[in-house]
Amino acid sequence: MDEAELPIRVSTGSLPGWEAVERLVLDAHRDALAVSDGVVADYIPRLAQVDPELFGVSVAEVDGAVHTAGDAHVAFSIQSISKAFVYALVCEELGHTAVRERVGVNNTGLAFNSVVAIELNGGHPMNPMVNAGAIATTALVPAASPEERWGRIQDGLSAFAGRRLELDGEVYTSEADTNQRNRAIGTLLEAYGRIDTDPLAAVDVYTRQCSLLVTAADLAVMGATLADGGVNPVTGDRVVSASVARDTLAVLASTGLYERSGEWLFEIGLPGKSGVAGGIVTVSPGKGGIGVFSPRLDSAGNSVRGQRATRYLSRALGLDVFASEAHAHGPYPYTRES
Ligand SMILES: NC(=O)CC[C@H](N)C(=O)O
Repeated sequence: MDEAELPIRVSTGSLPGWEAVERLVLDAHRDALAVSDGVVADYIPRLAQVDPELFGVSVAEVDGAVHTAGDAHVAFSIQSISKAFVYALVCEELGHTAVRERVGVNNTGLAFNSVVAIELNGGHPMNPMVNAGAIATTALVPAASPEERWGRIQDGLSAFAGRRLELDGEVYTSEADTNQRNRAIGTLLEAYGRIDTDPLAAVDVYTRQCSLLVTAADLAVMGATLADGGVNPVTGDRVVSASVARDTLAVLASTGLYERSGEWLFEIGLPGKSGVAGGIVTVSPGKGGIGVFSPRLDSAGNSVRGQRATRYLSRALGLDVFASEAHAHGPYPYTRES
């Protein structure tokens, strides 16, 4: 389907109503199900064993309504999507400026696990959504020990989801046995003075956070929490402040899909974050969150069906932040009645 068949509906400030959203979630799932491009990630051996046909779509509204289609309740590892939420938790603790200086907010234009990006930028991780910046961010979670740091992250991400998130032990072990590259990144950051704690312990906590199990419906609720000024719309709990939710979305807009972030913003017009297990979370500020899961990825590590279903929903639900229409008015200069 090309762009001409998918008109961009202009945002009206609210979602179109429960039944329309319910129908469009089913339509988005049906539309993207036809696509079987992409390949499942295999650099983490356990991820290669997943059923590539799994496909779930969910939308959570800021009023707490959750819509689902397909495999929206099947669990998978959150992977890089965790970076967005750990970043929010760290901003909540340390504040906008400290995290901005330490980790940065600019795109590297390079792959998520790039070592060259660190060298090109004098040891600066550049942003919290690539592995270097995410490991540096995880190391900033205030804690007396790695175990306490992990506990705070597990609790924090669970608060975003509105239920207790558990570790997938097999994914964790599989990644921990093969993550020499992330260990190298952690050590390089230490050499550049960007990590003050034990870098290998920080990489281990980062690997655990990536191995937390979520569903597409969880991602939708986590996204809706960022869309709702930091309050989880299902539990009613405040997880982060409204300004931290806003800062997190601003970072996602430029860096959530790595070197494809420009293409993503151009096609979808919303902040989002992908993970190599096939999940993507997308946020429409003030309206809700979209969670998708399908394991086949493009060459940058982003779910192919997930991107298509999200594009469908962004356009059909009128979520694209860049789309507008001229408002009704007479010729300039306007004349006001009385
Ligand atoms: N893009 C991703 O989801 C990468 C996350 C993965 N845990 C890694 O560090 O390589």
